Amino acid sequence: MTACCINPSILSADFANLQAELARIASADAVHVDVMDNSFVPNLTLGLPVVKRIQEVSDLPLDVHLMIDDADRWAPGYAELGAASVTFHAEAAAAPIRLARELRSIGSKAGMALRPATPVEPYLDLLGELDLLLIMTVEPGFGGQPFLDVMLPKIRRAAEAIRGSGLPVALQVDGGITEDTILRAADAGATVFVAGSAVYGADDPDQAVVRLREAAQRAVDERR
Ligand SMILES: O=C(CO)[C@H](O)[C@H](O)COP(=O)(O)O
Ligand SMILES: [Fe+2]
Repeated sequence: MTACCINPSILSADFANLQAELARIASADAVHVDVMDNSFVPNLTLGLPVVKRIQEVSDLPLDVHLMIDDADRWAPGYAELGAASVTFHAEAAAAPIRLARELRSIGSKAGMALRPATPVEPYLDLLGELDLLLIMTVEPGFGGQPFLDVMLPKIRRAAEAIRGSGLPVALQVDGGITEDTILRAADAGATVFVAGSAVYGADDPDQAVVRLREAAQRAVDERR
């Protein structure tokens, strides 16, 4: 049985009260931290010193999503501070295999993300180097954007390739995940769901996490 994971994105949380915001998502599987550099994406969020403090105060594992250039240089620092997984963009890494190996050798899971227009096929040979493949379901850079349904065939192809490989690679989707769109993403084969506005925009973020997980699990169970 595939267990569905819900990783709320603190991009939609109150940045002035991050510790308190973490306490509002106790049922989450991990906390998704969006690092943006105003170069790879047209937005700027936070970097190593702030993520280090989040790691120190968080009871949840950190799922770091790096939307930054020169991932080869910066990503290992996030593994060193103790992040459970570090996901770099394929488009921003000069040597993705070397980088994934470095992340794993430090003790973090290695994730690789693909922008919506980046095809998955050229990267399927790298599955053995990865613990997580992230298919972006919005253009990276901002929360609150609508889910791109045109990504569903890509999610399906990635899920089939992962199943065929027999490798324990998690298939993550990020962007526009709601109680509605999570059904389609889960049906297509995603197993880890990032949700920012659907969680932190809810009156009770923890209840939103529970409901998203139930919806995803229902879709996975129905697919079988
Ligand atoms: O990586 C991201 C944006 O680039 C965020 O993780 C994502 O957008 C989450 O926010 P929402 O659920 O509101 O779309
Ligand atoms: Fe993200």
